Amino acid sequence: MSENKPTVGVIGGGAWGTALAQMLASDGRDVLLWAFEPAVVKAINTQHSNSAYLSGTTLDPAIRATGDLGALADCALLLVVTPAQHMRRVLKQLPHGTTDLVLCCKGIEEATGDLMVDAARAAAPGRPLAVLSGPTFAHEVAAGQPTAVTLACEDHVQWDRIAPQIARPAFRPYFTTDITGAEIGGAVKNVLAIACGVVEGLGLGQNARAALIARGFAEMTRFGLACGAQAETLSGLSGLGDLVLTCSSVSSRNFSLGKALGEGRKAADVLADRTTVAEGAFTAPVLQRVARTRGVAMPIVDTVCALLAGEVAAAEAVAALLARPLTAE
Ligand SMILES: NC(=O)c1ccc[n+]([C@@H]2O[C@H](COP(=O)([O-])OP(=O)(O)OC[C@H]3O[C@@H](n4cnc5c(N)ncnc54)[C@H](O)[C@@H]3O)[C@@H](O)[C@H]2O)c1
Ligand SMILES: O=P(O)(O)OC[C@H](O)CO
Repeated sequence: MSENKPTVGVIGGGAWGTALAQMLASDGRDVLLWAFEPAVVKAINTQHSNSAYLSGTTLDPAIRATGDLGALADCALLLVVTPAQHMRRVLKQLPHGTTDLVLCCKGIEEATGDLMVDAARAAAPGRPLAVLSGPTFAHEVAAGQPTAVTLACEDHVQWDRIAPQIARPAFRPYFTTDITGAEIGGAVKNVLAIACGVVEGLGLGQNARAALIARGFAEMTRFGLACGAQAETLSGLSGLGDLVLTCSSVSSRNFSLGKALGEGRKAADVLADRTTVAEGAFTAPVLQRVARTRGVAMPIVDTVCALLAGEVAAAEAVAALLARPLTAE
C-alpha cells in the first residue's frame, strides 16, 4: 500500500473505468475499482487483467477490485464510470459520505431527461460533484498516451482538491466551472458520431463527414446554449474535441454502430451482439425529446433517432437531410 497517496476509488469496471484506474495507479497510488460483474472483479484481482472490457492491457498490481460499493467508503476521491443509464441506480447503493464524485459517464438519462450531474445529485445527496469529459479512447489512456480532458468543477477549491489527484504527465485536465457544458458536449457527440458512422458505412466520403461534424457542432452549440452551457466549453476538449475524435474512428463504439447502420444492418441486431455500451443509442431519443421541449432544431439528431428506430433506411435518411430547405449557415 502507498504510504503518502490516498487511495482513489473507481466505480465501473468497463473499458473506461479500467483505463482510468490504470492511469491513476501510474504514480504509485492504490486504486480500488468496483465492478458490476464478479468475473471482472476476480480477473482483476487474480490475473491483473480485464479481458472482458479492456483486453491487451496488463493492469498495475496496485489496482484492486471489489464487488462491494461499501468498500469504497474510505477512498479520498471517487470516479463514477458506469454507463449513463445505470449510474443513478449504482450511486443509490453507495454509502453516504462527503467525498467528491467525479462523473465520467457521457449521456442523458433516458427515463428523466436528466444530465448525469442532476441524477447524481438526487442519488447521492450531499456529495460535491465534478465532471471529467473529453477526447479519451480508453485503450490510449491505458497505454499512457498523451490525453487532455475538461475537468468541470464547482469552483477553484474543488479543482484544487481533485486535479492534483488526477493529473499525470500524460493526462492533463483543464479547469472550467461549466459543468453543464462539459456534460452536454460528451452526451451529444455520441449521437453525432453515429451519424458520421452512417456516412462511412454508406461510403459517402470525407467531404460529407466534415460537413456532418460542422453541422453537428452547430446542433450541439444550439442545444448547449439553450441549456445554459458556455460556448467556450462546447468548442473545447469536452465538446468539439471529443466530437472530432469520435466522428473519425471505428475505435468509437458509436461511430461503428452508425457504420453498421450505413451498411444496412438493424440497430437492434448490432446492439444485441455487443456487451459494450454505445451511449448515443440511449441518448438520441431523450436528446430529441429535450431539444423539442426547448424548441431547439436538431435535424441530424432527428435523423439518427429515425435510423435507430428503424423508421427509415440509411440512404433515404441522408437524402432527406440533403433535401432540407437551403438556409444560412
Ligand atoms: N470506453 C471509452 O473509451 C470511454 C471514454 C470516455 C468515456 N466513456 C464513458 O464511460 C462510460 C462507461 O463506458 P465503458 O466504455 O467503460 O463501458 P464498456 O462498454 O467498456 O462496458 C460496459 C459496462 O457496463 C457495465 N454494466 C452492464 N450492466 C450493468 C448494470 N446492470 N449495472 C451497472 N453496470 C453495468 C459493465 O459492468 C461495464 O462496466 C460510458 O458513459 C462511456 O460513454 C467511455
Ligand atoms: O467508443 P465511444 O463512441 O463510446 O467513445 C469513447 C469516448 O467517449 C471517446 O472520447
